Amino acid sequence: MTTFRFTKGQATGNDFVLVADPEGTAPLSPTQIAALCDRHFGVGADGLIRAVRSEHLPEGAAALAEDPDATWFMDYANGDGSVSEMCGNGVRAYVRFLVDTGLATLGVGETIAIGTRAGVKRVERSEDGFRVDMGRWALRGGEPLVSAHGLEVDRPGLGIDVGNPHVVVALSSNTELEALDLARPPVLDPAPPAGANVEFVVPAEPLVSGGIGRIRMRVSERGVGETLSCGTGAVAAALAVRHWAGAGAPDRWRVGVPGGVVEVAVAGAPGEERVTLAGPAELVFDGNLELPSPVTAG
Ligand SMILES: N[C@@H](CCC[C@H](N)C(=O)O)C(=O)O
Repeated sequence: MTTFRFTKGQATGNDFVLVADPEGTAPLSPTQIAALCDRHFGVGADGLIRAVRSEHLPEGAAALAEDPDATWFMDYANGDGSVSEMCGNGVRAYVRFLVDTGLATLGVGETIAIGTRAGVKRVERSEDGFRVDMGRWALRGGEPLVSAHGLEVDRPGLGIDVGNPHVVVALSSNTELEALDLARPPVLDPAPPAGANVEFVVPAEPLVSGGIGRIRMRVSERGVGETLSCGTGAVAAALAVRHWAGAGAPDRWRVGVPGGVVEVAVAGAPGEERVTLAGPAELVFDGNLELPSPVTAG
């Protein structure tokens, strides 16, 4: 048996198992990650985050080359054990974990650089949460057709890469959003080679209030299924609606998800715009769990 010390964290209801492995000596296999994230036989979570010093991971070397301040790396895996490049809610929970466990210090208004497989992300601590500089994004052409249970007619989706892949689908009403059955994952045609997270989005009424755009979304995450929130998904959804709205669309967006609200903001000169994600993140509990098989490289 192998005993794991873990912490459970959440960010707008997107929940994570967090494990400290500063020296990078305890990699987890996909099977072990899936066991830890299992909601019946394990801790239960949408994803697992291993806190490793960048110097101890091959991907960490790239992060340090990009920014020598990125001494901590977020080794992120989905609940099924598959690896993802980036997690917008997870990186906030990760910084909360580093700070609350004393692995890093970060005062309100200060910024920490975190290595991820989607590059280095700078995370600023605010009074009530964290703001992540998600960097640049890319619209993907092709508009895959999306079918989902509860959706009467297949819809075209807009592919957006925000470090990880997303497809955003516009729905016409809250009724349509609520009728979705995401217990089974949506099907994309053509299917992106590496899969995608799929966001279904509706405008709030009115769409813009006080200069801030407002949307609601539900998400089916790659490697997980429906979750209460997805930070990168909220960024992709806001960017998609901003794209569809055209010139004059707001740069600030409030994105309502089943687990709360996150804020997305675009700033910078045309052609050099960057996007940020802000929202809360909390630790919930910690404990020990014994897994039957020894740790093996995943
Ligand atoms: N929940 C995350 C995204 C996690 C990774 C995603 N499922 C993927 O496979 O890309 C977020 O908050 O961004």
